[in-house]
Amino acid sequence: MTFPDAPQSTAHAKINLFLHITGRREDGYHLLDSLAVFAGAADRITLEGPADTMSLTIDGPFGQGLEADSQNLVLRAARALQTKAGTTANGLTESFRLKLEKNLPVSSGIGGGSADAAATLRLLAQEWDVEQATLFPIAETLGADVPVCIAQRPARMQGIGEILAPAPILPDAGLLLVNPGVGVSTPEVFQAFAAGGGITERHEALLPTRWDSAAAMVADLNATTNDLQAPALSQCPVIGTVLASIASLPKCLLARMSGSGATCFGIFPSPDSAMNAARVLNEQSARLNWWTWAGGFHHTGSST
Ligand SMILES: C[C@](O)(CO)[C@H](O)COP(=O)(O)OP(=O)(O)OC[C@H]1O[C@@H](n2ccc(N)nc2=O)[C@H](O)[C@@H]1O
Ligand SMILES: Nc1ncnc2c1ncn2[C@@H]1O[C@H](COP(=O)(O)OP(=O)(O)OP(=O)(O)O)[C@@H](O)[C@H]1O
Repeated sequence: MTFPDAPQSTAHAKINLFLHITGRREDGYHLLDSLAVFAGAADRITLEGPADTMSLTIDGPFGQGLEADSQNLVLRAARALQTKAGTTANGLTESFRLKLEKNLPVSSGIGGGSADAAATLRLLAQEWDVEQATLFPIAETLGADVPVCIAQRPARMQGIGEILAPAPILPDAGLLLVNPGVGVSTPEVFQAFAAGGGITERHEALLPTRWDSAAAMVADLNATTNDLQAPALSQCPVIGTVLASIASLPKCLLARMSGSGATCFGIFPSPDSAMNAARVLNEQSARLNWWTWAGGFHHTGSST
């Protein structure tokens, strides 16, 4: 049986507008201070129909090379919630055929796997009538980026990513994402950071309650960095080429790497100017086969 109007959820790309590493826990995880926002670019998860056990198929431009096995974050999230929801009074935990449309590059610093896990939790929570608050403890067990992807709204991330606070209201800025087609391993970049001298002492970034323009946002972001950018560059030098290419585009206000890379983003005055810059970049770099996406933020306000 296939659902006539199959329930769907979009899993938006997470961008770290800045990422400061502030400490290290005893278990080796790094403490962060980061401003996470979401782009219009997204994967899509669909509940195609009921099944005897949870199963997954994958399609979309980045589907190849990603296994639909038990380690896929979609199935890990589904099983984790099924275990939890099965212990509630309702116990309505039937299994489903899930489909992942993979539009976001894998291992690319924009949290695609985390967004997929969070979208799966949201979809199944709706099916099984599970409260949103139940999802956070499960999200934390699936990955450091999964909690922020539950609401997929701008948030200040602290701790290892599980402490979420309101972010400034974002302007209607333009965003360009560029990935050079090289996967970067998050643990290896954190290791390279630690090996390269580690934490810089600095004042905590002070952010306003809102930014009224892309220029005002960039003025504040210029006082911040992505501490993982230099270690990622040492592992994946093409990131330097991507950053220089973005910075040279018309009207670009800021070029920076997201997360542990290799995806880099550009901030532009408006979504239209970002789309124009993408056209210029795609003409310049057509032979390089880079993935690009341009548009605006998914949500401009925090959920709290
Ligand atoms: C770089 C960021 O994307 C910024 O938002 C996240 O901190 C990474 O989030 P993630 O990919 O969901 O990370 P996880 O899958 O939980 O962790 C992958 C590996 O990265 C390292 N890791 C991750 C997060 C963190 N705060 N400190 C770390 O040192 C650890 O070695 C961990 O084993
Ligand atoms: N549904 C999924 N989508 C993407 N990656 C997945 C998925 N399930 C499992 N993975 C695995 O998770 C790892 C990280 O993939 P992901 O695309 O989330 O990386 P990322 O964008 O660098 O994440 P982050 O920004 O959170 O560090 C890869 O090794 C990948 O094989």
